Amino acid sequence: MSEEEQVTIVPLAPVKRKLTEDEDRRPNTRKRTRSLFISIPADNAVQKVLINPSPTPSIFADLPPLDIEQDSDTDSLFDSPDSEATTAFSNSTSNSSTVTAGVVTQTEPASLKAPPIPGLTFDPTLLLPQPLIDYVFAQCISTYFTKPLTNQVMLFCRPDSSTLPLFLADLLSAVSDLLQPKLSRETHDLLFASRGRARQAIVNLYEPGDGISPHVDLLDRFGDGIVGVSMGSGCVMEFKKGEKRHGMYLPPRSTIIICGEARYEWTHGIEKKVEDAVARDDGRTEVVKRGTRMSITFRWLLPGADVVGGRTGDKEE
Ligand SMILES: O=C(O)CCC(=O)C(=O)O
Ligand SMILES: [Fe+2]
Repeated sequence: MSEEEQVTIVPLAPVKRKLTEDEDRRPNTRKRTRSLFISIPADNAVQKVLINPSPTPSIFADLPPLDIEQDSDTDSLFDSPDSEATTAFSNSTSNSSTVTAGVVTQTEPASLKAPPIPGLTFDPTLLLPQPLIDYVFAQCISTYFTKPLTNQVMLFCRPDSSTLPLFLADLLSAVSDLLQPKLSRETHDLLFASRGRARQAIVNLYEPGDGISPHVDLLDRFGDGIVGVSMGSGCVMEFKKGEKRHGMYLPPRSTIIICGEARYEWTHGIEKKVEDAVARDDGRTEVVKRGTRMSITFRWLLPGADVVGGRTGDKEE
């Protein structure tokens, strides 16, 4: 966003999806974040920045890892270590690792390579330029993360009529160029050609110990073709489908593409840890400490899902 563009801050009643009884009972489903919802109007001249007044569940809710069919319209919860879920999560026997006094006990170190999941594209050697990442990171911090508790921002564009702030559009275009040689024409088109669709971008800020519950991105809000960029620090992202699990280390400046089976049949999530065990090429395991990580996820809004904030940016009922 250029300096001339005006940013208006208005309070928003968050879009809520009522948790089902089952979700409500699960220990790790409480969100303790503040989110900004940014609805970009058609002329893109004024951006409405909408702030959740209190830490409430956002439009996202988590998904039981092995229960995709039953609860397929849900997405993620962003988990901070200060949530009441932390203890339950750390003590859970279903997780592959636990953090004890800063030491990682992990059954299997994460891979530096893409796991064999159809629709998942990841190449840790293809990195975005550091100056671009530094610029985007700084712009996000100064534009969106000015309040201490805010750690998630969602931007919603209109189909064909509004665009992302320039620094995010530049980032997306750099990702498009970087991945072009790696992707089939069809996949590249799915990810980057607008074809009348509207963009949504979500910016998540993680401190060491933060994570995001295993989830499938909302099926009734987002289409196929998800682009993720990691900045600042790396972390392990875990993909799960039934008994199958793959952890992969996402270094800073890397990108991940989630399409097709990877998008619809596997959950992805990030454990709440302060460090990750990663299998190096030489067969040794390296423990990598987490720092502050920012991720930017670009998705396509499904037709009719571009409604957050109202067309004129008015306060949502
Ligand atoms: O932080 C990430 O890389 C993942 C974010 C994510 O999965 C989401 O926002 O749906
Ligand atoms: Fe996600």
